[in-house]
Amino acid sequence: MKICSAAQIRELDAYTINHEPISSLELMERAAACFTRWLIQAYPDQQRPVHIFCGIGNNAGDGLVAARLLHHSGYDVRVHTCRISPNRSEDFEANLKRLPGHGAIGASPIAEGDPMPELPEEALVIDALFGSGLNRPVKGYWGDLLQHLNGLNVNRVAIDIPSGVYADQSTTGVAFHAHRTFAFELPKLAFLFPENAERVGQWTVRSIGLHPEAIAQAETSNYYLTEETACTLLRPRAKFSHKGTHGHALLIMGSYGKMGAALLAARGALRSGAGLVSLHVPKISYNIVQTALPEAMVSLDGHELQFTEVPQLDAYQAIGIGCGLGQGTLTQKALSQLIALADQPLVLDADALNIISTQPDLLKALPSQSILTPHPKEFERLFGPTPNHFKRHELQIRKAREHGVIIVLKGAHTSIALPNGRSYFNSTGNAGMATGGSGDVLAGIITGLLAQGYTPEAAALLGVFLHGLAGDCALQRESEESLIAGDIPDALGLAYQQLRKAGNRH
Ligand SMILES: NC(=O)C1=CN([C@@H]2O[C@H](COP(=O)(O)OP(=O)(O)OC[C@H]3O[C@@H](n4cnc5c(N)ncnc54)[C@H](O)[C@@H]3O)[C@@H](O)[C@H]2O)[C@@H](O)CC1
Ligand SMILES: [K+]
Repeated sequence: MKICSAAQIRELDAYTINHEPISSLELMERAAACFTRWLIQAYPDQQRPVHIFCGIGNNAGDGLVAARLLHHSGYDVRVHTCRISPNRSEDFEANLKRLPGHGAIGASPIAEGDPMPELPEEALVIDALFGSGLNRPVKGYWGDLLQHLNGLNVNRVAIDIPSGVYADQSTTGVAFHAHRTFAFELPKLAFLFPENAERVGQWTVRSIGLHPEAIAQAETSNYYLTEETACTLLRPRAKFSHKGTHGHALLIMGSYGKMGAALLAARGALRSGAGLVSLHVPKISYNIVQTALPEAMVSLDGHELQFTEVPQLDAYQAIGIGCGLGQGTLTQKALSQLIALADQPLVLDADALNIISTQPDLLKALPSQSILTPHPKEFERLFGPTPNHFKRHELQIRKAREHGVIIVLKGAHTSIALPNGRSYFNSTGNAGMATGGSGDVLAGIITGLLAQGYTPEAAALLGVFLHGLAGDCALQRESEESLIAGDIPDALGLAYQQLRKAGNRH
């Protein structure tokens, strides 16, 4: 699914109006009806008073349509029209006239300087002050109003985007804090970054029937990775295959005291479907690996405690390195040797990334299409600080291009930047996965997919998607609190099943 800028969304609206064709008033009706249907399902209690705060543009127009439709569905609705400026949009004016009269819908105009509105505690507040037309930070009285609404013990819902939040750049002014946001047609970039989590809340996106041709033509480098795309990446497993067909993954991971990370990664690789998985570990870990993971093979380092020797690499289709590796001097040397020797793309995580961040030349020497899987701190160590998540995302794309690598930046919506400048935000996963070892499992899954012959791009995208989906499937038995990293490989089977089913559907 594409992620478009606010300017592009305006173009999509205009194209739809001209080519469907449909009047902009009708399109507003369709969009707001879509919102209202969703709202009625989400908040079925008609006794709860609904307070809709409208600005002056088309977002406010949506608010007015929703007011009318909710009223007709039996809700007790009050509209607060905010006189932000006299320049109200045409469709806003038209819908103001369409509001049922005779006090059927209470209407309270608000002008700058008015006392802040008092609302009942159980109220449902709908924010239609500003939408994607926001062109400057919200300040002054209207900022105070948003802050007032944020401070009330009410349910807050935003139409299209919370007021004050920019769709495609970092928000600087005051913004509405929605518990839920309902967006039209496509997700906004702003929804995907932690800095907006409190503003956007739980978000939903639904099609309002914008013209498919316009969406297909829109040029963007940002995508939202959904089941529909992920299932097309999944390949069938041939009936007459054997373990040799599905590749041999090598994981160079673990050091004295940090073997858990290596084992979790290996379980990820095994459950991802790799034919064979070998763990290269220091001598002291031999018994641990053989006991804990009978399915894995062991490649022993000459050192007792840490990684110091690059094994023969020819036998392996994919190599993952870094989880629990440590950063000792000998390990640093061995990592540089590995980078120099490897022909195949590498999957680099944790300490491998930490070592690279102290030796930037290593980054330049990586085999092309290698996959780096930093968490935000590791990303910052590698590429430096950024003032906000939008800038960090731009940096991620730039670095992936510059070094010809894939950068998987882990987070609630893990983003995957490809060497061609595209980036994908993941749609699966949950807060239960924010727990130690979850990233090690991901490194293992991606290495396991690479070993099976998936392209680095497909391995990164599918790996991230399946990892999140497995975390979601694990919630069938666990809670977000109780979920631990080891549950993720155990639920990979359910994730594969679900994705295959989706593949048959789409
Ligand atoms: N036909 C269409 O174009 C459709 C538009 N839709 C809705 O329209 C919205 C976009 O509408 P608009 O482009 O009218 O934009 P808005 O509804 O966001 O309003 C923009 C107006 O607010 C003013 N403004 C912006 N930032 C301000 C600030 N910080 N302080 C004070 N005034 C400010 C602008 O000058 C402009 O007059 C979407 O978010 C969506 O809700 C939907 O109805 C779908 C169809
Ligand atoms: K809004």
